[in-house]
Amino acid sequence: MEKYIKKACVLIEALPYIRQFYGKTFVIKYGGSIMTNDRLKKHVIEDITLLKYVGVNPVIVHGGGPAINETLSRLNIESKFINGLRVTDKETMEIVEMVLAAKINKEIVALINEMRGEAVGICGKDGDLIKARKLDAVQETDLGYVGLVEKINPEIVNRLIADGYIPVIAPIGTDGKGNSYNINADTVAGKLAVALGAEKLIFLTDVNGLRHDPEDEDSRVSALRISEVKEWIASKKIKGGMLPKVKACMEAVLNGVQRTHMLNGLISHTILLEIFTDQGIGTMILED
Ligand SMILES: Nc1ncnc2c1ncn2[C@@H]1O[C@H](COP(=O)(O)OP(=O)(O)O)[C@@H](O)[C@H]1O
Ligand SMILES: CC(=O)N[C@@H](CCC(=O)OP(=O)(O)O)C(=O)O
Repeated sequence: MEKYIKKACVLIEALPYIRQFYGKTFVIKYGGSIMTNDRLKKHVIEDITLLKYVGVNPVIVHGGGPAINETLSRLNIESKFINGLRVTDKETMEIVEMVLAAKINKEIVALINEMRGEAVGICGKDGDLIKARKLDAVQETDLGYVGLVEKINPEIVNRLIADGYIPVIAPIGTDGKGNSYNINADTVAGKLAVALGAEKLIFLTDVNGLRHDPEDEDSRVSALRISEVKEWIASKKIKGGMLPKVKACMEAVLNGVQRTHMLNGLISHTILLEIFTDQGIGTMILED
């Protein structure tokens, strides 16, 4: 009997959160680093589908860096990153687009639809969602077809939400002149969260949050203010793939997104634990 009461208590614990977030939009960045096995993928998709069925509007922006690396390596093309951004020549761009927009995007859509979540997969070219231009050189290196987001036109996403779909977005932009641009998925998630007026921006990644020492699991902080994030970047405590995430979080909180979370997507049901229980996990970036 006790076992059943405990289960009921867990559901009741979620009630204030369900009430608070009903009708709100959450942008969830699904990182390539946690697309490692079918069980984990299923748990992420279950959480997102459940969010939708309790009245939240989840919007997924996905990455897929490791899958792109794998395909490039099969073709004997080396993967090179500067400040967490992939150097993307014309040939690499074609592969990036193929892997992100055709393969990973449709895999996620299919998984959600298997759970009756009703997803539609698009990339930034669809509905003119992401207008981009070539990013300037970084550390004196030309990154090729890496895009800078000029404008997000969220109309298509708003329409999909209004029609009851979960939008699943691949981070490819266009300059409207026939060129595609590879944009870091974290950056797209941050900008989209602002454009949609999202309540939350959630990063699912492969670490338990921001750490004083990237190698030390026990050095996670539960919250960090913007001024501290800047200090951490300057002192190189935040590096590589974490850089675009914290930058996206800072931009989001400064532009109306209520909360930003970095969660360990390698923990099953991490989204539900963060959103619907009293124990906060991961790291939040807060205004000063
Ligand atoms: N201060 C930090 N705290 C935690 N992780 C960090 C930090 N600085 C750099 N990282 C690195 O950032 C990585 C996450 O970024 P990334 O590999 O791009 O993941 P994703 O594919 O989820 O976007 C972590 O695995 C970790 O190695
Ligand atoms: C410009 C740039 O670096 N684009 C990324 C896009 C995918 C991505 O962001 O994937 P993760 O979130 O899994 O890292 C790339 O080519 O890897």
